[in-house]
Amino acid sequence: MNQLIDKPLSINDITTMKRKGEKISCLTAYDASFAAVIDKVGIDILLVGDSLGMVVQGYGTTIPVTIEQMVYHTQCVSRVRKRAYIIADMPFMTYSNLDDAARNAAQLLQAGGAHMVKLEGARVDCVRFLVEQGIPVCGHLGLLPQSIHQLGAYSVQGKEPEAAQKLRDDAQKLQELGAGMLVLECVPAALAKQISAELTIPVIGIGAGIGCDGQVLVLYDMLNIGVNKRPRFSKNFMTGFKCVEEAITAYHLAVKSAEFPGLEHSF
Ligand SMILES: Nc1nc(=O)c2c([nH]1)NC[C@@H]1CN(c3ccc(C(=O)N[C@@H](CCC(=O)O)C(=O)O)cc3)CN21
Ligand SMILES: CC(C)C(=O)C(=O)O
Ligand SMILES: [Mg+2]
Repeated sequence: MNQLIDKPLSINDITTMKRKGEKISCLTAYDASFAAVIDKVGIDILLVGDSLGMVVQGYGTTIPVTIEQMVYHTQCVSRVRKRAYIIADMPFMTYSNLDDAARNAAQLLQAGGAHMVKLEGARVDCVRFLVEQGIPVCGHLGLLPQSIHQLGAYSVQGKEPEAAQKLRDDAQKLQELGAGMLVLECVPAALAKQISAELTIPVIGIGAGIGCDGQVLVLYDMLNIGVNKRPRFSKNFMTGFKCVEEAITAYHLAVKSAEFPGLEHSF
């Protein structure tokens, strides 16, 4: 692992990890200092998540986050990254039509330095269009935080058989349209495992159990410094460690060895 640490990872490297059964590690990052530590430890993917609206800006949802802010934070991260693959979230209402989606995704790649953009929901036309333009896209299904005021609560999704089937169909559709990766958030572990097995693209889970190809957590949750209560599926990795780098290393190793997430972090 260590001798490769400075070689930049491509989407092919990440997909190869899935094919070979090597778990993929991912953490959110919003600034240069944390990004440098995460990158140094060997985490595979840096996600510049719109969760920054909650953990950095102090809002109760991700909805207020703007594209300018996402570009700024993505720049902070991409300037120092040496190895990890960088995914940046498209914020709320920045992909509600095809022109906006293309322009805003281009901002994240060109000005921000991201390698891939992530957008929430089965946005079929949007994903197809972005992929046609040569923009790498990560899907995001299950709990969609940008739809919190429709959902009513940050709760587990896909529990009913119909909802589970729709998630499987949507995941398949996103892969067919050319999405290069998929995030599954807060879905039953058995369903996430099934979807991960059905797809060839890497599936990264958060609150989605051990059966996914990789795991992502919000950095501040695993460092136990969130302003909001840590979600049940997350884990305090500072326990037993004196510094951030050790805690992030512990997370990285726990993901790679499939020790995390345990049943107590799954639905
Ligand atoms: N700090 C932070 N961590 C996250 O994981 C996260 C964010 N922010 N912001 C964007 C979304 C929102 N997410 C969340 C936020 C809260 C819960 C949560 O509190 N869940 C409760 C159960 C709630 C219910 O069932 O009604 C839990 O106890 O885990 C889950 C996912 C995941 N993402
Ligand atoms: C929780 C992850 C998947 C995310 O979208 C974010 O950090 O914004
Ligand atoms: Mg997000």
